[in-house]
Amino acid sequence: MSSSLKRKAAFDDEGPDNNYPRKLPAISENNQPLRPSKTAPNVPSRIQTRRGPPLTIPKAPALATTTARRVTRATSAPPKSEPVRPPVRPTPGTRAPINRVASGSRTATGGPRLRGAGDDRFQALQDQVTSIESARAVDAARLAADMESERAKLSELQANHNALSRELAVAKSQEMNQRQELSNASDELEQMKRRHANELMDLEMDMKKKERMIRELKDDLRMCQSDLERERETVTTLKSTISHQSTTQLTLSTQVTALRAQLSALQATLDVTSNSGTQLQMQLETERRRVAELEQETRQAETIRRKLHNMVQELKGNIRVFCRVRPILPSELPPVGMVTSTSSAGGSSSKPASPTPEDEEKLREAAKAEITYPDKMDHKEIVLRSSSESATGQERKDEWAFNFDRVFEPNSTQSEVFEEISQLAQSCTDGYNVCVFAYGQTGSGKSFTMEGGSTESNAGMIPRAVEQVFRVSDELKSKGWIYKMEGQFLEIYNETINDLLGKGEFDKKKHEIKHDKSGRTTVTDVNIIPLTSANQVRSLLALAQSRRTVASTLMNERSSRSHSVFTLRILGENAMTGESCEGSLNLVDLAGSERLEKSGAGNDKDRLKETQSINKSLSALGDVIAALGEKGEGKGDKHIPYRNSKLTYLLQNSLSGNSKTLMVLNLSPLAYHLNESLCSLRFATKVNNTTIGTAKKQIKNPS
Ligand SMILES: Nc1ncnc2c1ncn2[C@@H]1O[C@H](COP(=O)(O)OP(=O)(O)OP(=O)(O)O)[C@@H](O)[C@H]1O
Repeated sequence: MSSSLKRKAAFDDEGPDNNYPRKLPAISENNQPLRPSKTAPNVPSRIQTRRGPPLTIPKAPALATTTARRVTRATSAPPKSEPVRPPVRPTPGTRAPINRVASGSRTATGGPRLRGAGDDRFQALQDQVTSIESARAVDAARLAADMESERAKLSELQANHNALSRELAVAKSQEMNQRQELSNASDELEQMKRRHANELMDLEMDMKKKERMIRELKDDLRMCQSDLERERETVTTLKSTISHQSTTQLTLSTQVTALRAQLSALQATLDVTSNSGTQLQMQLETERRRVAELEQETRQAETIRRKLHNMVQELKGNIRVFCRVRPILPSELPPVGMVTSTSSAGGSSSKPASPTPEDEEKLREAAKAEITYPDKMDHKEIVLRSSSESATGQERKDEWAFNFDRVFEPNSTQSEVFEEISQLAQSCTDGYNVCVFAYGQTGSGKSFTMEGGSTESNAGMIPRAVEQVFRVSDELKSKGWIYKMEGQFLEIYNETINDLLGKGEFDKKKHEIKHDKSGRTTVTDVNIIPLTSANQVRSLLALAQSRRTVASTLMNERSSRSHSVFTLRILGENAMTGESCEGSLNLVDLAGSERLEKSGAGNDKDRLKETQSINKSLSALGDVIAALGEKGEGKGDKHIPYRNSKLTYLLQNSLSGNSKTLMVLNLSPLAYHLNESLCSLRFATKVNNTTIGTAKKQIKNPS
C-alpha cells in the first residue's frame, strides 16, 4: 500500500499537467466503522456495547428483548404453561406485533375486564419469553462463538489497520515531506522563473544596446569606409604628386648644383665688386640727396606754375567770353510741303510735293541766320549779316562782327568747349574762385552747354569740370595735396532762392545770402553735400533736374525762367609744404535773356513778373560787370551794385578779387532769332571788354 501511495505521489509529481503539488485526499484520523461481518449478522447491542463499538446496527429483536425485560420486571409471577411457541424472530424491519402486544398488556393491567384472557395471554407470552430466552441463550452461545471469531478477525483487522495506519502515517509523512519538497521546489522554480525573467529582460536590454551599438558601429564603419576611400584617393594623388615632385626635386637638385657652381663664381665676382659697392653706396647717397633737392624744386615749380597760370589767366582778362552757336534742330525746319519742290515742272503746281535733299538744304538755309566765322586760325570772330529792303525799295545789307576769347561753331563738340574751360577748372584746385555763366535767350543751348545730355560724349561743362577737379585733386595727392569737396545747387526764381538739393519745397523757405570777411559766401538753410566722386555729382545734378521738372509743371518751363547756380567748394591742404587753399567753382545757367516783347508775356501777369525779374537780375549783372570794368580802368572807388539782385549778390565773391569768370554766350542759329542774338552779342561784348584784372583788352570791333 505504501508503495502504491508512493507511486501516486510520484505520478502527481511527474504528471504533465501537475506543475504544482495537488492536495491529496484527506485521510480520516478516526477509524471508519468497518462493514458488518457476514458471520455475525445479529449481534445483540448489549454484547456490542460491552465489547466496544457495535459492528452492526441493533435489530428489532433487541427492542423486543427490552420490552420483554420490562414486562418481566412488572410481573414477577412465572408465566402460565402454554404451548411454547417458537419465538418469533423478528425480521429486520418488523416490529409492530411485539409493540402491539406490549401496549395491549399495559392496557390490560389497568382494568379487571381483561384479567382472565390476559392471564392466558400472559402465560403464552411467558412461554414465549422462555423460549425466546432459550433461543437467546443458543443465539448467545452462537453469537459468542461468532463474536470470538469476529473478535479475532477484528483484532486481525485491527492489526492490519494499525499496520496500514502506520504505513499511512509513514506515507503521509513522506507525502508531507514530498509536498514540502515540492513546495520548496516550486518556490525555487518561482524564484528561478523570476530570476530567469529578470535575466531575460537584462539580456533583451543588453541585446538592444548591442544592436544599437552595432548600428552605430555600422554607420562608423560606413563613414570610415568612405573616409578610407577618400584617403585612398588622396594617397593616390599624393603618390602621383610625390612621384612628380621627386622628378622635380631631381631636376631642382641638378639646378641647385649648377646654381651653386654659379654662386661660387658670383661670390668671386661679388668679392671683386664689393669694393666698388662702397663707392656705389656713396654715389647712391649723393643721388638721394639730389632727388630730395629735385623734389623740393618740383614743389617750388608747382607753386611757380600756379602763379604763372594765374598770371596767364589775368593776362587773358579776368572775365572771358566764349560764344557758342548751336546747330539747327530738326524740329526747327519748316514743315514739309511749305516749300514747292524745285524739281516740279513750271513751279506753278499747287499740290505739295515731298522735298528733295536739295529742298531740305534750301529750307535749312532759309531758316538759318546768316552767321559766318572768318577767323579760321584762332576762332575768335563771329559775323552776323542781314539783308532787308529799305523804305526806298533798295536792298539794305547789315553786318555785325564780334570778337571773343573763343567762338564755337554749331558743329563744335562739348569736349572742344570744355578744353578751353578746363584750365579754369584747374584754377579752383589752386585756390581761386571760378565762375562760369551760360548766357543767352531761351532755347539757345545754355542748359545743353552747362549740363549736357545723358551720354558720355555730350556731357556738359558741369560734369566735366567736376570730373576734372576730382582728377586734378587725385594727381596732386602725390605732391602732398589732400582735398575735401562739397557742393550745393541753388535756383533763383523771381528773386527767391530755392535749394535744388533740398526737399523740393520751392518758393516756401527763405534763404539768405551771407558773405564773411574771409571772402566766403554762404546761403542759410541749404543742403551742402560732401562730394566724393564725379558719379555722385552726376546723380545730384539729376536729382536737382527732377526737382526742377516737378516744379515746372506748376510754373510752366521753370528752368528757362530761373537762374541755377551749382557751387563746388574745394578745400586743399598740403602736409609737405604746409600750404592750404580754398577755392570754389560756380557754374551758372542763367534764365533766358529775351526781351519783354519777345518773351510773349503779354497780359500774363506771372510771365510779366518772371520776365521783369529776369531782366532785373540780368541787367544787374550787366551793371556789376560794367562797374567792375570801370573800377578796373582805375576810376577810383567805384561802387559795385552787387545787392541789386540776388544773382549778383550771390556771385559777389566770384565776380571780384581773385575770381576768374567766364561767360559762355549761347546763340540760336535761326534767322528768326537774329535780333535777340544781336542783343546777347552786345551784352557779351560789354562783358568781354570789362577787365577786372591787370591787363586790359582792346576793343577790336565796336558794334
Ligand atoms: N550744341 C548743341 N548741339 C546739339 N543740340 C543742342 C545744342 N545746344 C542746344 N541743343 C538743343 O537745343 C535745345 C534747346 O537747348 P537748351 O534747352 O539747352 O536751351 P536753353 O538755352 O537752356 O533753354 P532754356 O533757357 O529754356 O533752358 C535742346 O533740345 C538741346 O538739346
